[in-house]
Amino acid sequence: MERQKNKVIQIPRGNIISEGYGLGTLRVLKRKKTTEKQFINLEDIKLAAKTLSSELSKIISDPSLPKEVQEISQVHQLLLEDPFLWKKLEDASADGKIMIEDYKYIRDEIISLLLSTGNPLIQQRVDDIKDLFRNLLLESPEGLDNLKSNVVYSEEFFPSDIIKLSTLGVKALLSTQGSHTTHAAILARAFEIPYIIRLPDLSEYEGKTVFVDAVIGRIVIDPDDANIREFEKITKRYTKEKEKIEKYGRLKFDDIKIMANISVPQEIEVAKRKGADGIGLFRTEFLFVGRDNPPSEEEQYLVYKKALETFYPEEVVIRLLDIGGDKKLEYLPVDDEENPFLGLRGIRLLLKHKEILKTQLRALLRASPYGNLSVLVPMVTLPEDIKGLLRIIHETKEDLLTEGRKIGSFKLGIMVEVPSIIWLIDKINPHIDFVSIGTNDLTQYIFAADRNNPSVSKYYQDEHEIIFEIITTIAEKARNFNLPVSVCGELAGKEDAVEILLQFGVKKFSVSSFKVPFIKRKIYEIQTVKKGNMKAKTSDDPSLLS
Ligand SMILES: C=C(OP(=O)(O)O)C(=O)O
Repeated sequence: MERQKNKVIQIPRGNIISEGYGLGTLRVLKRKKTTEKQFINLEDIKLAAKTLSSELSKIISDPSLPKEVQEISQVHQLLLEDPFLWKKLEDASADGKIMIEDYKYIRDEIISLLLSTGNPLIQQRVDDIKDLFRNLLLESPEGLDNLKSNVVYSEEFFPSDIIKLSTLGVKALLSTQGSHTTHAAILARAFEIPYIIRLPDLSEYEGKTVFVDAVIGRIVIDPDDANIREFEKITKRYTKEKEKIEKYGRLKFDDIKIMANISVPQEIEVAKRKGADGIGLFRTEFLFVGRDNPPSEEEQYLVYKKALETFYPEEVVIRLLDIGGDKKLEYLPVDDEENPFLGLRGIRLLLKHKEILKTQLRALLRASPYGNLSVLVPMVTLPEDIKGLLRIIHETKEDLLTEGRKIGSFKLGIMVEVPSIIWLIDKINPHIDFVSIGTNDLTQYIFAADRNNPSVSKYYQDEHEIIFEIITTIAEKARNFNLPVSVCGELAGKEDAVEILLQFGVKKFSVSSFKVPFIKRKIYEIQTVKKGNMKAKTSDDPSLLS
């Protein structure tokens, strides 16, 4: 029987954390509310820790789970076994009971202590610590059966929630809080559960049917029957298409590389799984944000080494810290600027804060023997920027060699994002080995339109013909100097743009990890058409993809 035509409820769009579609009943994640109690028994906390620890051990030793899940569970187990935590809890207890207030105080104290340890895995993981304390308070989600195969809303998701929800076949996740770089976000992507954040409180819609479109970031509450049939069709088409497309990640082309843009260490594995031919842009600023002090040389070294080893012999392009503009660091204050995007950004800032630059260079040079390293310099505007950097690289090398450290070889390249470079490339050429065109910033500087300001978005046109013209000019100049060129802005992830860029001689593209198979499919199709083999153009050609 046809349901009545409903009035579809419109909700403002949110931010996509993990792509996909989901249709189901909206359920709100409920948590046990022990915080309303005044005390908690130390014995109960110990029991919760024991149960949690054995759950984590099972996860860590389960080879069928994504690697990211095991890594994050290991962090949780380390935190759980920390004697400091248990001493604090023992000290705070009287007659085996701890006041909730004291318990929260200890949590906050540990959070600030961990933030000052200098260990990036811990510093960036305040959500893990909150998660752990929540679990020890027995505030873990309840009524999980109710969530099975449904769409789940929570004000905020924690990593352990995602691990639990992944076993329930949930259709999608919706939340008000969250960000792209939390462990919860990484896990949602690893489990491929569609996830949208920055939505209003959806509790009032509990029990209603909801369609989640985490491809454009919208949700539709209470769709009518015709809508549902349409959504089911879209979802089926998407799933079928995705299954076929994933196989394209395995393709390797003789002369074209589809590399990945990554921001956090956990994305190294995701990029590898999606078939990236190396890392084309490692945005290292995400190692520096959301903490009280910069990551140490050792921490950075371990992350860079992991990226290089994972992709060896493929190239890994690591961009020097690109802070300034819209990305700020509390511990690196910059005087108030009227136009931060035209101010102290990227290499301009690094040359003023040599201690930060030197630490990053030391970490990179020490990691260089472990793979095929390329170092990318952001916001280069004048040849002097590169000359200044080269002096510091030279000093850093000397220091490391004097200390008896091993250094491998590496390439040095610049981001083409400030327009002056279009005309200065011949002057910079003697000092560099490659260029990477960052179309996101290049577009904002060419059109004088802030990439984050919706009121000028009509001027921000990264597919405008003049952007292609500039790329052609750069590609031609670079070819004359034998400088390899890649494109690493959002434009590189647009299939039609890639087709045009290939004609201009661009052979290297760096795109979000999930786009790697899509772009490889596009190139495969272009190449098969070129060869005149129209039959092989079909996307499920098994001969090429086996
Ligand atoms: C890739 C780019 O850099 P980001 O988006 O990190 O500023 C770009 O500007 O195109």
